[in-house]
Amino acid sequence: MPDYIPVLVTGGAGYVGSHVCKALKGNGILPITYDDLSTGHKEAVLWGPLVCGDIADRQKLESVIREYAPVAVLHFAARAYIGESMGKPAEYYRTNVAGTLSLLEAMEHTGVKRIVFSSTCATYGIPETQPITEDQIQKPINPYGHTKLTVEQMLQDFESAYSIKSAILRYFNAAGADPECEIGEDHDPEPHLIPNVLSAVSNRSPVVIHGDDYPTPDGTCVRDYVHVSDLASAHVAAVRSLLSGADSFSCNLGTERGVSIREILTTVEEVTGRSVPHQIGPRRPGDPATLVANTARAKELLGWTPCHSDLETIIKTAWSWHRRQQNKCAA
Ligand SMILES: NC(=O)c1ccc[n+]([C@@H]2O[C@H](COP(=O)([O-])OP(=O)(O)OC[C@H]3O[C@@H](n4cnc5c(N)ncnc54)[C@H](O)[C@@H]3O)[C@@H](O)[C@H]2O)c1
Ligand SMILES: O=c1ccn([C@@H]2O[C@H](COP(=O)(O)OP(=O)(O)O[C@H]3O[C@H](CO)[C@H](O)[C@H](O)[C@H]3O)[C@@H](O)[C@H]2O)c(=O)[nH]1
Repeated sequence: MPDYIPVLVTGGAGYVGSHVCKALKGNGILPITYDDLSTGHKEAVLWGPLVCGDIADRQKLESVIREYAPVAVLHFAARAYIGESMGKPAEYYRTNVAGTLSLLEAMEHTGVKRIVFSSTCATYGIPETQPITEDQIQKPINPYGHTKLTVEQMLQDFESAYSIKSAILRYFNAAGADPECEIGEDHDPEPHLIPNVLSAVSNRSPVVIHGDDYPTPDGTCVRDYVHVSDLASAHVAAVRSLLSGADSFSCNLGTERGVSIREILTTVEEVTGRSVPHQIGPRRPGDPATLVANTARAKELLGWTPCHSDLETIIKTAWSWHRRQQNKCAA
């Protein structure tokens, strides 16, 4: 039985967090999931213990840290829907900013000095140039992006005052599912494009495209879709880097390839062999037209290159997971 290094994973029952837990366990690191199960699932916690709790509960966090003695924290727990954040900013500031403050205070009180933080390309707002490099101005255009940028600032201040080192990972659009189909994306309601397109294929009810009058080649929004298992390997590299004494850093995680909503529909039709019922709706407030990553820094600092992120693999793995969930419901 190998000796696993313990880490605390807030939000480990969620979509990205659960895939990262699987990769951590495969690399000799034991994930202790701390999650309130508000959007996550206990069935997705398969690679270490689950403690149910809210990140706002600092005392509970401190007692979990004392019990398991994690050497680092990977912090996924957040509210993460751009559209929802426009109408409910208080919930976003409460969880993403106040909740993270409670976590950082718990780390400071218990002496945990390293954190990997899930940030986002939404912190860049409407970038002046594409692909986006990390040193571009960060000027979010929605409350979700504001809360994530605020945490990035908090992390700098906590490093100056308390020597807590951080790896800030700004992911672009997480997509796809575990290639072994053990876990995948499962939100209710589901805000994300690819699962909604797959539901449209199987339910024969149209997916709504949020606007086709953007300044992009086909008028629909362009995003950089990165496979969730590639995000997972980047997290393993990031935590290892901090544990081996690296300085704090921030980096983009994407593929450098922009894909429009219409291109997603075409690839889904190719992979599933079925048409996608769809209709054009109004723009979704808070959406920039195009977001594509420059990933040179992740390659240089983490030696990271995505290897599951071609669009076909993303859609195939998401489709396998979608069908597995459907079969479970039907059984
Ligand atoms: N999915 C993406 O494309 C994407 C892109 C960029 C950044 N991110 C960031 O990655 C992280 C994970 O995103 P996801 O897509 O897996 O979302 P998710 O909703 O699937 O996972 C979030 C997890 O955090 C838990 N959680 C929420 N509030 C909590 C609280 N107060 N206390 C304890 N646990 C709480 C939820 O139950 C869930 O398990 C988020 O921080 C998100 O902002 C996601
Ligand atoms: O049913 C849908 C769902 C989405 N979209 C559109 O498809 C694009 C992608 O939308 P997603 O909701 O899949 O992803 P986002 O780009 O809005 O958001 C994701 O990436 C963000 C960074 O931009 C955040 O970090 C966020 O957590 C993460 O969900 C957007 O133009 C959106 O308006 C549709 O047209 N129809």
